[in-house]
Amino acid sequence: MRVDVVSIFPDYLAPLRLSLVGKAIETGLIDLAVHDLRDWTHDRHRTVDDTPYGGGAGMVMRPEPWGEALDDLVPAGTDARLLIMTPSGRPFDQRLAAELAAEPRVIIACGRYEGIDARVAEHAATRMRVDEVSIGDYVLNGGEAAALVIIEAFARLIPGVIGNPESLAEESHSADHDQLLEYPVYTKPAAWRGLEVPEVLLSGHHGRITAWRHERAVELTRRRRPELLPDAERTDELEVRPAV
Ligand SMILES: COc1ccc(Cn2ccc3ccc(-c4cc(N)[nH]n4)cc32)cc1
Repeated sequence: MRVDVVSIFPDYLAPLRLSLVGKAIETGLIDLAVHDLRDWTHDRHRTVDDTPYGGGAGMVMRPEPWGEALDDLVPAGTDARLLIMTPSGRPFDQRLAAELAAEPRVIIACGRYEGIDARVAEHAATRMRVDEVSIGDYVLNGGEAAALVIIEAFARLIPGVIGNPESLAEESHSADHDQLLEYPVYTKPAAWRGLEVPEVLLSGHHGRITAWRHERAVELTRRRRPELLPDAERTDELEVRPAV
């Protein structure tokens, strides 16, 4: 998979060269290219922003550099998917991560200032699939942190990136885990600062362990994210529970 990221702060994407995503890049599972948007400016000051039509605070990113960047990165006839980071985008979730993991080419536009001129998305959509994407209901200063999150989330789903694909199946929000949150995990020592590992996990009884883990996942999901509960697990009675 080829991933292109365009930003005025390309160094912000340096962490992608670390850890699992970095290994996937080294082994060629992912071909990552990070570009400086200013390479598509032509004035002495390498200007990427201008004042907003209609007034208002802040500056807006000019369409011309973005248009030229996308012309170069996505030649006519290329099958590519453009993701534009924005606080007003569709919520990013595991389903979209799985879709992106199957794409041959993804281009991620990281804006700054008050965002990118709306015509960039409009024009790009005439020749590629465009998604304006948010990573949550909070406001960042630009799209780079969102790009790091999204790339990590879909890269780990690419076959060969994660050593043990079985671990993907049991994770929170994974489709095969019917949207339950992940159960609590423990490792050695069995006793730590007076806190014991739940006995069942030391029993070696796999049936009981599986049942206990499912119960904990349902309990956690009911408490923290009831909207994710499958119908079969919903109970309406009010239950007093610890706030943990
Ligand atoms: C109109 O209101 C604003 C518009 C833009 C901004 C700053 N900014 C500029 C580009 C950009 C790209 C993504 C994001 C972002 C994404 C999520 N989930 N939160 N924030 C923020 C971004 C602040 C406020």
